Amino acid sequence: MHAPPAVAKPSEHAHKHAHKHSVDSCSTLLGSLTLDNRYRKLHRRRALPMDGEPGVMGVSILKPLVGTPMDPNLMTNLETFFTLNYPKFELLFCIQEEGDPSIMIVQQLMKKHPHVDASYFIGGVEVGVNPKINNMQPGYLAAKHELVLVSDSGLLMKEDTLTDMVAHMTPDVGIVHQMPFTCDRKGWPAILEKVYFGTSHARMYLFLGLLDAFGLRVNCCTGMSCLMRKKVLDEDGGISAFGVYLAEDYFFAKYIQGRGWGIRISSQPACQNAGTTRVKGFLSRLTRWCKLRIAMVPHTLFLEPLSECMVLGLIASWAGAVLLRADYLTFFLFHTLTWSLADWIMLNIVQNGPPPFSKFEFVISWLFREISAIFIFVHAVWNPVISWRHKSFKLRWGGIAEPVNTKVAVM
Ligand SMILES: CCCCCCCC/C=C\CCCCCCCC(=O)N[C@@H](CO[C@@H]1OC[C@@H](O)[C@H](O)[C@H]1O)[C@H](O)/C=C/CCCCCCCCCCCCC
Ligand SMILES: O=c1ccn([C@@H]2O[C@H](COP(=O)(O)OP(=O)(O)O)[C@@H](O)[C@H]2O)c(=O)[nH]1
Repeated sequence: MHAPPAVAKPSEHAHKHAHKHSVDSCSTLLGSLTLDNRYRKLHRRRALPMDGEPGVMGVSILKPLVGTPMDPNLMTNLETFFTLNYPKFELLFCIQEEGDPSIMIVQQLMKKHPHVDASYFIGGVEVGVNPKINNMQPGYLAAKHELVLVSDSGLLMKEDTLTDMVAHMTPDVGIVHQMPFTCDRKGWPAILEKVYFGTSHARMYLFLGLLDAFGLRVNCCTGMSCLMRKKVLDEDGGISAFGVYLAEDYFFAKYIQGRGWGIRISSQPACQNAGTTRVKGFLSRLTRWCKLRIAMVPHTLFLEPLSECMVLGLIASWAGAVLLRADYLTFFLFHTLTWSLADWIMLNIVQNGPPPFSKFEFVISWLFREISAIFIFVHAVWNPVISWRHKSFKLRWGGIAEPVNTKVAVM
Protein backbone atom coordinates (compact mmCIF):
# COMPACT_ATOMS: atom_id res chain seq x y z
CA MET A 1 0.00 0.00 0.00
CA HIS A 2 2.71 2.48 0.94
CA ALA A 3 4.40 2.92 -2.45
CA PRO A 4 7.57 5.01 -2.84
CA PRO A 5 6.91 8.74 -2.99
CA ALA A 6 5.94 10.24 -6.33
CA VAL A 7 5.38 13.73 -5.00
CA ALA A 8 8.51 15.69 -4.15
CA LYS A 9 9.39 15.42 -0.48
CA PRO A 10 10.28 18.55 1.39
CA SER A 11 13.89 19.46 0.67
CA GLU A 12 16.80 18.94 3.06
CA HIS A 13 16.66 22.60 3.82
CA ALA A 14 12.96 22.48 4.48
CA HIS A 15 13.60 19.50 6.70
CA LYS A 16 16.09 21.35 8.84
CA HIS A 17 13.68 24.20 8.85
CA ALA A 18 10.97 21.76 9.88
CA HIS A 19 13.03 20.70 12.85
CA LYS A 20 13.68 24.24 13.88
CA HIS A 21 10.00 25.00 13.54
CA SER A 22 8.83 21.95 15.37
CA VAL A 23 11.25 22.59 18.20
CA ASP A 24 10.08 26.19 18.20
CA SER A 25 6.44 25.22 18.35
CA CYS A 26 7.04 22.65 21.01
CA SER A 27 9.08 24.93 23.17
CA THR A 28 6.04 27.14 22.73
CA LEU A 29 3.91 24.32 24.10
CA LEU A 30 6.35 23.71 26.92
CA GLY A 31 6.43 27.44 27.55
CA SER A 32 2.69 27.34 27.77
CA LEU A 33 3.09 24.99 30.68
CA THR A 34 4.87 27.59 32.76
CA LEU A 35 2.75 29.84 34.88
CA ASP A 36 3.91 33.21 33.58
CA ASN A 37 3.35 32.23 29.96
CA ARG A 38 0.28 30.20 30.44
CA TYR A 39 -2.33 32.42 28.84
CA ARG A 40 -0.18 33.50 25.93
CA LYS A 41 1.10 30.53 23.98
CA LEU A 42 -1.31 27.68 23.35
CA HIS A 43 -4.06 29.98 22.19
CA ARG A 44 -1.83 32.41 20.32
CA ARG A 45 -3.48 32.58 16.95
CA ARG A 46 -1.53 32.62 13.78
CA ALA A 47 -2.64 35.04 11.10
CA LEU A 48 -2.37 34.20 7.45
CA PRO A 49 -1.28 36.77 4.88
CA MET A 50 -4.50 37.05 2.88
CA ASP A 51 -3.29 39.90 0.62
CA GLY A 52 -2.39 37.55 -2.18
CA GLU A 53 -5.71 35.69 -1.98
CA PRO A 54 -5.11 33.79 -5.23
CA GLY A 55 -2.16 32.12 -3.50
CA VAL A 56 -4.22 31.03 -0.51
CA MET A 57 -4.55 27.25 -0.25
CA GLY A 58 -8.12 26.05 -0.74
CA VAL A 59 -9.63 23.66 1.81
CA SER A 60 -12.21 20.94 1.18
CA ILE A 61 -13.95 20.26 4.48
CA LEU A 62 -15.30 16.74 4.91
CA LYS A 63 -18.09 16.48 7.49
CA PRO A 64 -19.05 12.83 8.12
CA LEU A 65 -22.54 12.77 9.65
CA VAL A 66 -24.53 10.03 11.32
CA GLY A 67 -27.73 11.68 12.44
CA THR A 68 -29.22 8.96 14.65
CA PRO A 69 -29.45 9.43 17.54
CA MET A 70 -30.01 13.09 16.72
CA ASP A 71 -27.65 15.59 18.31
CA PRO A 72 -29.56 18.68 19.51
CA ASN A 73 -26.49 20.88 18.83
CA LEU A 74 -25.94 19.67 15.26
CA MET A 75 -27.48 22.73 13.59
CA THR A 76 -25.53 25.18 15.77
CA ASN A 77 -22.28 23.31 15.27
CA LEU A 78 -22.63 22.91 11.50
CA GLU A 79 -23.55 26.55 11.04
CA THR A 80 -20.17 27.61 12.41
CA PHE A 81 -18.61 26.06 9.30
CA PHE A 82 -20.70 28.34 7.08
CA THR A 83 -19.40 31.40 8.91
CA LEU A 84 -15.66 30.69 8.77
CA ASN A 85 -13.67 33.74 7.75
CA TYR A 86 -11.28 31.73 5.55
CA PRO A 87 -11.39 32.94 1.93
CA LYS A 88 -11.31 29.66 0.00
CA PHE A 89 -13.10 26.55 1.18
CA GLU A 90 -15.90 24.15 0.31
CA LEU A 91 -18.13 22.10 2.61
CA LEU A 92 -18.71 18.46 1.74
CA PHE A 93 -21.33 16.90 4.02
CA CYS A 94 -21.21 13.12 3.97
CA ILE A 95 -24.37 11.58 5.36
CA GLN A 96 -24.25 7.90 6.07
CA GLU A 97 -27.83 6.89 5.44
CA GLU A 98 -30.82 7.84 3.38
CA GLY A 99 -33.58 9.29 5.58
CA ASP A 100 -31.09 10.65 8.13
CA PRO A 101 -32.51 13.74 9.94
CA SER A 102 -29.22 15.60 9.39
CA ILE A 103 -30.05 15.85 5.66
CA MET A 104 -32.77 18.36 6.49
CA ILE A 105 -30.41 20.38 8.68
CA VAL A 106 -27.77 20.53 5.97
CA GLN A 107 -30.35 21.57 3.38
CA GLN A 108 -31.67 24.35 5.64
CA LEU A 109 -28.16 25.67 6.26
CA MET A 110 -27.29 25.58 2.57
CA LYS A 111 -30.42 27.59 1.85
CA LYS A 112 -29.58 30.09 4.58
CA HIS A 113 -25.98 30.55 3.35
CA PRO A 114 -26.25 30.30 -0.46
CA HIS A 115 -22.93 32.11 -0.97
CA VAL A 116 -21.01 29.24 0.69
CA ASP A 117 -19.76 26.48 -1.62
CA ALA A 118 -21.47 23.43 -0.05
CA SER A 119 -22.74 20.07 -1.23
CA TYR A 120 -23.85 16.82 0.33
CA PHE A 121 -23.52 13.13 -0.41
CA ILE A 122 -25.70 10.35 0.93
CA GLY A 123 -24.93 6.69 1.47
CA GLY A 124 -21.14 6.61 1.18
CA VAL A 125 -19.25 3.97 -0.76
CA GLU A 126 -17.96 0.76 0.78
CA VAL A 127 -14.20 0.88 0.27
CA GLY A 128 -13.17 -0.81 3.50
CA VAL A 129 -14.17 -1.72 7.02
CA ASN A 130 -14.00 1.76 8.56
CA PRO A 131 -17.53 3.23 8.34
CA LYS A 132 -16.28 6.80 8.65
CA ILE A 133 -13.98 6.35 5.63
CA ASN A 134 -16.79 4.67 3.67
CA ASN A 135 -19.03 7.59 4.52
CA MET A 136 -16.47 10.23 3.51
CA GLN A 137 -15.37 8.56 0.29
CA PRO A 138 -17.84 10.30 -2.11
CA GLY A 139 -17.00 13.67 -0.55
CA TYR A 140 -13.29 12.98 -0.87
CA LEU A 141 -13.66 12.06 -4.56
CA ALA A 142 -15.47 15.36 -5.17
CA ALA A 143 -12.95 17.46 -3.19
CA LYS A 144 -11.41 20.09 -5.43
CA HIS A 145 -8.94 21.89 -3.16
CA GLU A 146 -5.35 21.05 -2.28
CA LEU A 147 -6.02 20.66 1.44
CA VAL A 148 -8.57 18.33 2.99
CA LEU A 149 -9.96 18.86 6.48
CA VAL A 150 -11.61 15.86 8.15
CA SER A 151 -13.86 17.37 10.78
CA ASP A 152 -16.12 15.32 13.04
CA SER A 153 -19.79 16.11 13.39
CA GLY A 154 -19.71 17.29 17.01
CA LEU A 155 -17.23 20.12 16.48
CA LEU A 156 -17.86 23.82 16.73
CA MET A 157 -15.52 26.21 14.90
CA LYS A 158 -14.59 29.77 15.74
CA GLU A 159 -14.50 32.15 12.79
CA ASP A 160 -10.73 31.96 12.57
CA THR A 161 -10.15 28.28 13.45
CA LEU A 162 -9.53 27.23 9.86
CA THR A 163 -7.25 30.21 9.26
CA ASP A 164 -5.25 29.21 12.31
CA MET A 165 -4.95 25.62 11.10
CA VAL A 166 -3.86 26.59 7.58
CA ALA A 167 -1.32 29.02 9.02
CA HIS A 168 0.39 26.00 10.62
CA MET A 169 0.55 24.23 7.25
CA THR A 170 4.02 25.52 6.41
CA PRO A 171 5.84 24.10 3.33
CA ASP A 172 7.43 21.24 5.27
CA VAL A 173 4.21 20.20 7.06
CA GLY A 174 1.80 17.58 5.72
CA ILE A 175 -0.75 17.35 8.52
CA VAL A 176 -2.11 19.82 11.07
CA HIS A 177 -4.40 18.55 13.82
CA GLN A 178 -6.27 20.14 16.68
CA MET A 179 -5.86 18.91 20.21
CA PRO A 180 -9.27 17.64 21.34
CA PHE A 181 -10.98 19.78 23.96
CA THR A 182 -14.58 20.74 24.76
CA CYS A 183 -16.87 23.77 24.66
CA ASP A 184 -18.42 24.97 27.90
CA ARG A 185 -21.62 23.01 28.50
CA LYS A 186 -23.88 22.38 31.45
CA GLY A 187 -24.03 19.24 33.61
CA TRP A 188 -21.58 16.95 35.35
CA PRO A 189 -20.84 14.70 32.32
CA ALA A 190 -19.72 17.83 30.44
CA ILE A 191 -17.48 18.83 33.37
CA LEU A 192 -16.01 15.35 33.41
CA GLU A 193 -15.22 15.55 29.70
CA LYS A 194 -13.60 18.95 30.09
CA VAL A 195 -11.51 17.76 33.01
CA TYR A 196 -10.34 14.70 31.07
CA PHE A 197 -9.51 16.53 27.81
CA GLY A 198 -7.95 19.45 29.65
CA THR A 199 -5.72 17.40 31.94
CA SER A 200 -4.74 13.79 31.28
CA HIS A 201 -5.45 13.86 27.56
CA ALA A 202 -3.84 17.26 26.96
CA ARG A 203 -0.76 16.29 28.95
CA MET A 204 -0.14 13.16 26.86
CA TYR A 205 -1.08 14.87 23.61
CA LEU A 206 1.35 17.74 24.10
CA PHE A 207 4.04 15.47 25.47
CA LEU A 208 3.84 13.12 22.48
CA GLY A 209 3.84 16.17 20.18
CA LEU A 210 7.01 17.29 21.91
CA LEU A 211 8.66 13.90 21.43
CA ASP A 212 7.80 14.16 17.75
CA ALA A 213 9.37 17.60 17.60
CA PHE A 214 12.56 16.13 18.99
CA GLY A 215 12.62 13.73 16.06
CA LEU A 216 11.33 10.62 17.85
CA ARG A 217 8.60 10.19 15.20
CA VAL A 218 5.83 9.72 17.70
CA ASN A 219 2.37 10.23 16.29
CA CYS A 220 -0.62 11.13 18.41
CA CYS A 221 -2.84 12.61 15.73
CA THR A 222 -6.56 12.37 16.53
CA GLY A 223 -8.74 12.53 13.45
CA MET A 224 -11.54 14.58 14.85
CA SER A 225 -10.08 17.69 13.21
CA CYS A 226 -7.25 16.98 10.90
CA LEU A 227 -6.01 19.04 7.93
CA MET A 228 -3.98 17.18 5.31
CA ARG A 229 -2.34 17.70 1.92
CA LYS A 230 -4.54 15.93 -0.60
CA LYS A 231 -1.76 15.21 -3.08
CA VAL A 232 0.10 13.19 -0.44
CA LEU A 233 -2.99 11.11 0.36
CA ASP A 234 -3.67 10.67 -3.36
CA GLU A 235 -0.25 9.08 -3.87
CA ASP A 236 -1.54 6.21 -1.75
CA GLY A 237 -4.92 6.05 -3.47
CA GLY A 238 -6.74 8.62 -1.29
CA ILE A 239 -8.53 7.97 1.98
CA SER A 240 -9.88 4.64 0.74
CA ALA A 241 -6.41 3.13 1.27
CA PHE A 242 -6.97 3.64 5.00
CA GLY A 243 -10.38 1.96 5.11
CA VAL A 244 -8.83 -1.26 6.43
CA TYR A 245 -8.04 0.49 9.72
CA LEU A 246 -10.53 1.63 12.31
CA ALA A 247 -8.18 4.32 13.61
CA GLU A 248 -7.71 5.92 10.21
CA ASP A 249 -6.40 9.07 11.89
CA TYR A 250 -3.35 7.38 13.37
CA PHE A 251 -2.51 5.78 10.03
CA PHE A 252 -3.06 8.99 8.03
CA ALA A 253 -0.48 10.66 10.22
CA LYS A 254 1.90 7.70 10.21
CA TYR A 255 1.80 7.55 6.43
CA ILE A 256 2.26 11.29 5.91
CA GLN A 257 5.06 11.36 8.48
CA GLY A 258 6.69 8.39 6.75
CA ARG A 259 6.86 10.45 3.56
CA GLY A 260 9.01 13.04 5.27
CA TRP A 261 6.32 15.60 6.07
CA GLY A 262 5.99 17.22 9.47
CA ILE A 263 3.03 17.05 11.85
CA ARG A 264 1.81 20.10 13.78
CA ILE A 265 -0.72 20.75 16.48
CA SER A 266 -2.63 23.96 15.77
CA SER A 267 -2.87 26.60 18.46
CA GLN A 268 -6.65 26.39 18.92
CA PRO A 269 -7.87 23.18 20.55
CA ALA A 270 -10.84 21.42 18.94
CA CYS A 271 -14.12 22.45 20.50
CA GLN A 272 -16.29 19.35 20.94
CA ASN A 273 -19.84 20.49 21.42
CA ALA A 274 -22.14 17.48 21.20
CA GLY A 275 -25.54 18.33 22.67
CA THR A 276 -25.91 15.14 24.66
CA THR A 277 -23.24 14.19 27.17
CA ARG A 278 -23.50 11.08 29.29
CA VAL A 279 -21.05 9.47 31.67
CA LYS A 280 -21.72 6.04 30.19
CA GLY A 281 -21.08 7.30 26.66
CA PHE A 282 -17.91 9.07 27.79
CA LEU A 283 -16.53 5.94 29.47
CA SER A 284 -17.34 3.72 26.51
CA ARG A 285 -15.68 6.20 24.14
CA LEU A 286 -12.49 6.19 26.23
CA THR A 287 -12.59 2.40 26.38
CA ARG A 288 -12.93 2.23 22.58
CA TRP A 289 -9.99 4.57 22.10
CA CYS A 290 -7.91 2.61 24.61
CA LYS A 291 -8.62 -0.64 22.71
CA LEU A 292 -7.52 1.06 19.49
CA ARG A 293 -4.28 2.31 21.00
CA ILE A 294 -3.42 -1.07 22.48
CA ALA A 295 -3.94 -2.81 19.14
CA MET A 296 -2.15 -0.15 17.08
CA VAL A 297 0.77 0.66 19.34
CA PRO A 298 1.21 -2.41 21.56
CA HIS A 299 3.80 -0.82 23.85
CA THR A 300 1.09 1.51 25.14
CA LEU A 301 -0.07 -1.62 26.95
CA PHE A 302 2.83 -1.05 29.36
CA LEU A 303 3.46 2.67 28.96
CA GLU A 304 -0.09 3.86 29.39
CA PRO A 305 -0.68 2.57 32.93
CA LEU A 306 2.71 4.00 33.86
CA SER A 307 1.57 7.44 32.78
CA GLU A 308 -1.41 7.41 35.17
CA CYS A 309 -1.38 9.33 38.45
CA MET A 310 -2.81 6.55 40.63
CA VAL A 311 -0.57 3.78 39.32
CA LEU A 312 2.54 5.94 39.57
CA GLY A 313 1.45 7.07 43.03
CA LEU A 314 1.18 3.50 44.29
CA ILE A 315 4.61 2.62 42.89
CA ALA A 316 6.29 5.84 44.03
CA SER A 317 4.84 5.55 47.55
CA TRP A 318 6.11 2.01 47.82
CA ALA A 319 9.55 3.18 46.68
CA GLY A 320 9.37 6.08 49.13
CA ALA A 321 8.45 3.72 51.96
CA VAL A 322 11.29 1.32 51.17
CA LEU A 323 14.04 3.79 50.27
CA LEU A 324 13.19 6.82 52.39
CA ARG A 325 11.17 5.14 55.10
CA ALA A 326 8.43 7.60 54.33
CA ASP A 327 4.88 6.95 55.45
CA TYR A 328 3.15 5.19 52.55
CA LEU A 329 -0.20 7.00 52.86
CA THR A 330 1.33 10.46 53.40
CA PHE A 331 3.57 9.97 50.37
CA PHE A 332 0.63 8.85 48.24
CA LEU A 333 -1.59 11.75 49.33
CA PHE A 334 1.18 14.26 48.71
CA HIS A 335 1.81 12.80 45.25
CA THR A 336 -1.91 12.91 44.38
CA LEU A 337 -2.35 16.45 45.67
CA THR A 338 0.67 17.74 43.71
CA TRP A 339 -0.50 15.99 40.56
CA SER A 340 -4.03 17.38 40.86
CA LEU A 341 -2.67 20.91 41.37
CA ALA A 342 -0.51 20.58 38.25
CA ASP A 343 -3.58 19.30 36.38
CA TRP A 344 -5.63 22.29 37.56
CA ILE A 345 -2.99 24.59 36.08
CA MET A 346 -2.96 22.55 32.88
CA LEU A 347 -6.74 22.82 32.59
CA ASN A 348 -6.56 26.60 33.02
CA ILE A 349 -4.02 26.80 30.23
CA VAL A 350 -6.01 24.67 27.81
CA GLN A 351 -9.22 26.53 28.67
CA ASN A 352 -7.34 29.84 28.25
CA GLY A 353 -8.75 31.08 31.55
CA PRO A 354 -10.59 29.62 34.53
CA PRO A 355 -12.93 26.72 33.70
CA PRO A 356 -16.70 27.29 34.13
CA PHE A 357 -17.01 25.22 37.32
CA SER A 358 -15.83 25.27 40.90
CA LYS A 359 -12.64 23.76 42.30
CA PHE A 360 -14.79 21.30 44.23
CA GLU A 361 -16.40 20.07 41.00
CA PHE A 362 -12.93 19.82 39.52
CA VAL A 363 -11.65 17.66 42.39
CA ILE A 364 -14.63 15.29 42.22
CA SER A 365 -14.41 14.94 38.43
CA TRP A 366 -10.64 14.62 38.50
CA LEU A 367 -10.76 11.85 41.12
CA PHE A 368 -13.48 10.04 39.20
CA ARG A 369 -11.47 10.18 35.97
CA GLU A 370 -8.17 9.13 37.58
CA ILE A 371 -9.75 6.16 39.36
CA SER A 372 -11.91 5.12 36.38
CA ALA A 373 -8.81 5.14 34.13
CA ILE A 374 -7.66 1.93 35.80
CA PHE A 375 -11.01 0.21 35.17
CA ILE A 376 -11.17 1.48 31.60
CA PHE A 377 -7.75 0.04 30.92
CA VAL A 378 -8.54 -3.35 32.45
CA HIS A 379 -11.84 -3.49 30.57
CA ALA A 380 -10.10 -2.61 27.28
CA VAL A 381 -7.56 -5.40 27.72
CA TRP A 382 -10.19 -7.87 28.91
CA ASN A 383 -12.65 -7.38 26.06
CA PRO A 384 -10.99 -6.23 22.83
CA VAL A 385 -14.22 -6.11 20.78
CA ILE A 386 -14.76 -2.50 19.71
CA SER A 387 -18.27 -1.07 19.51
CA TRP A 388 -18.59 2.08 17.42
CA ARG A 389 -22.01 3.57 16.82
CA HIS A 390 -24.09 0.62 15.55
CA LYS A 391 -21.27 -1.74 14.62
CA SER A 392 -18.70 -3.98 16.28
CA PHE A 393 -15.13 -4.69 15.20
CA LYS A 394 -12.11 -6.67 16.21
CA LEU A 395 -8.61 -5.39 15.66
CA ARG A 396 -5.62 -7.49 14.71
CA TRP A 397 -2.26 -6.43 16.14
CA GLY A 398 -1.10 -3.57 13.98
CA GLY A 399 -4.56 -2.09 13.64
CA ILE A 400 -6.24 -3.92 10.73
CA ALA A 401 -9.96 -4.11 11.55
CA GLU A 402 -12.45 -6.92 11.04
CA PRO A 403 -16.21 -6.59 11.45
CA VAL A 404 -17.82 -8.66 14.18
CA ASN A 405 -21.43 -9.67 13.81
CA THR A 406 -22.71 -8.69 17.21
CA LYS A 407 -25.64 -6.41 17.77
CA VAL A 408 -24.60 -3.53 19.99
CA ALA A 409 -26.54 -1.03 22.01
CA VAL A 410 -26.17 2.60 20.97
CA MET A 411 -24.41 4.63 23.66
C1 LIG B 1 7.15 7.53 30.43
C2 LIG B 1 6.78 7.54 28.99
C3 LIG B 1 5.38 7.81 28.91
C4 LIG B 1 4.86 7.60 27.51
C5 LIG B 1 3.49 7.17 27.69
C6 LIG B 1 2.77 7.08 26.41
C7 LIG B 1 1.47 6.46 26.71
C8 LIG B 1 0.42 6.97 25.83
C9 LIG B 1 -0.68 7.43 26.66
C10 LIG B 1 -1.68 8.08 26.17
C11 LIG B 1 -1.79 8.34 24.73
C12 LIG B 1 -2.65 9.52 24.51
C13 LIG B 1 -2.71 9.74 23.06
C14 LIG B 1 -3.68 10.78 22.74
C15 LIG B 1 -4.70 10.31 21.77
C16 LIG B 1 -5.88 9.69 22.49
C17 LIG B 1 -7.13 9.66 21.73
C18 LIG B 1 -7.24 8.38 20.95
O1 LIG B 1 -6.90 7.34 21.44
N1 LIG B 1 -7.75 8.49 19.74
C19 LIG B 1 -7.82 7.36 18.86
C20 LIG B 1 -9.20 7.21 18.31
O2 LIG B 1 -9.61 8.38 17.68
C21 LIG B 1 -10.84 8.31 17.03
O3 LIG B 1 -10.82 7.16 16.22
C22 LIG B 1 -11.82 7.04 15.30
C23 LIG B 1 -11.83 8.26 14.44
O4 LIG B 1 -12.68 8.18 13.41
C24 LIG B 1 -12.14 9.41 15.26
O5 LIG B 1 -12.29 10.52 14.46
C25 LIG B 1 -10.99 9.54 16.18
O6 LIG B 1 -11.12 10.68 16.96
C26 LIG B 1 -6.83 7.62 17.77
O7 LIG B 1 -6.93 6.68 16.78
C27 LIG B 1 -5.48 7.63 18.41
C28 LIG B 1 -4.46 8.15 17.89
C29 LIG B 1 -3.17 8.31 18.61
C30 LIG B 1 -2.60 7.10 19.26
C31 LIG B 1 -1.42 7.50 20.07
C32 LIG B 1 -0.64 6.33 20.47
C33 LIG B 1 0.30 6.71 21.54
C34 LIG B 1 1.64 6.21 21.23
C35 LIG B 1 2.49 6.31 22.41
C36 LIG B 1 3.88 6.04 22.05
C37 LIG B 1 4.77 6.38 23.18
C38 LIG B 1 6.16 6.32 22.73
C39 LIG B 1 7.04 6.74 23.83
C40 LIG B 1 8.42 6.72 23.31
C41 LIG B 1 9.36 7.13 24.36
O1 LIG C 1 -20.32 4.64 11.40
C1 LIG C 1 -19.85 5.77 11.53
C2 LIG C 1 -19.31 6.24 12.76
C3 LIG C 1 -18.85 7.52 12.84
N1 LIG C 1 -18.89 8.35 11.76
C4 LIG C 1 -18.42 9.72 11.88
O2 LIG C 1 -17.13 9.73 12.45
C5 LIG C 1 -16.98 10.85 13.28
C6 LIG C 1 -16.49 10.41 14.65
O3 LIG C 1 -17.48 9.62 15.21
P1 LIG C 1 -17.63 9.50 16.78
O4 LIG C 1 -17.95 10.83 17.33
O5 LIG C 1 -18.56 8.39 17.07
O6 LIG C 1 -16.14 9.07 17.17
P2 LIG C 1 -15.27 9.39 18.44
O7 LIG C 1 -14.87 10.82 18.36
O8 LIG C 1 -16.13 9.08 19.60
O9 LIG C 1 -14.14 8.48 18.28
C7 LIG C 1 -18.32 11.57 13.33
O10 LIG C 1 -18.29 12.69 12.49
C8 LIG C 1 -19.29 10.54 12.82
O11 LIG C 1 -20.38 11.10 12.16
C9 LIG C 1 -19.37 7.92 10.54
O12 LIG C 1 -19.38 8.65 9.57
N2 LIG C 1 -19.84 6.63 10.47
